[in-house]
Amino acid sequence: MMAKLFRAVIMGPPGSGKGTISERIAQSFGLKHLSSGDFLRENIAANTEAGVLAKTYIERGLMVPDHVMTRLLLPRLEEMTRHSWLMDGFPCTLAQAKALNSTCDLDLVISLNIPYETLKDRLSDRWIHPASGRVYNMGFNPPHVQGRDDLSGEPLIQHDNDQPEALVARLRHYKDVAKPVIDLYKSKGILHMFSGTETDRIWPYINSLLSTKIPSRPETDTQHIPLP
Ligand SMILES: Nc1ncnc2c1ncn2[C@H]1C[C@H](O)[C@@H](COP(=O)(O)OP(=O)(O)OP(=O)(O)O)O1
Ligand SMILES: Nc1nc2c(ncn2[C@@H]2O[C@H](COP(=O)(O)OP(=O)(O)O)[C@@H](O)[C@H]2O)c(=O)[nH]1
Repeated sequence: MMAKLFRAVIMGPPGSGKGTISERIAQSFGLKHLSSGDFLRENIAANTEAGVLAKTYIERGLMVPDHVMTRLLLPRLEEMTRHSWLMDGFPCTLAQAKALNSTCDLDLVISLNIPYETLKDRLSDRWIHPASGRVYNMGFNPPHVQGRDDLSGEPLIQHDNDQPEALVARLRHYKDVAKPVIDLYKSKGILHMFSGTETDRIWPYINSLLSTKIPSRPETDTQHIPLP
């Protein structure tokens, strides 16, 4: 008999560690890590209709409109009938959350609550490999070769909107749009909030929560595990 699929969402302000923690969850529990930013980059690279449209917003540092996001992501999630997944970066508005709700029942929502000073420090030191979305931090997880992506060797870049001047507005925006989404998931009883300044200290709590819900992957089987 097929094991029940597990579907989770991770939320948090820019720099809260969604991408970093999602990778750890994917590695430890075999969930597929889905990222709205990666979906958008793939669509932009493939010149799809939604990708072309999304690019006009992203280039201006704007959020992509809800109807574009849902048109892009929901069909992909509906296709994932054999994989457990963790979604990072979607939903980020109430309209997106309601649309997701009509497509699937989430098992769990992780919300990261990280102080502003910490976000500011992390993001001003965040380096990104634009083609893949891989993320580095010069103190926390530096690349093997300074300024170069570990896998491709291509140059890393910094985003202007990761700098402190842009961050205040981004955080304010996050708080405004995320609050009703958090309230919705709280009312459904699936929200789990984690607070702190270091990913390595938050991770054991997330790990133990997930261990009560999904079996860990065996140590030896880290490559191509057939997902439940
Ligand atoms: N759910 C969404 N709704 C609307 N726009 C989105 C959504 N997810 C991503 N975007 C847009 C806005 C982002 O500037 C762009 C790239 O997303 P992403 O790779 O998550 O980077 P980011 O740097 O803005 O997020 P973060 O700092 O939280 O990691 O795509
Ligand atoms: N110093 C430090 N940096 C961290 C920590 N956790 C994540 N980072 C870095 O902070 C930045 C933001 O993390 P990321 O996972 O991209 O967050 P996201 O924007 O929520 O997806 C990246 O450069 C990470 O490498 C931490 O505990 N300490």
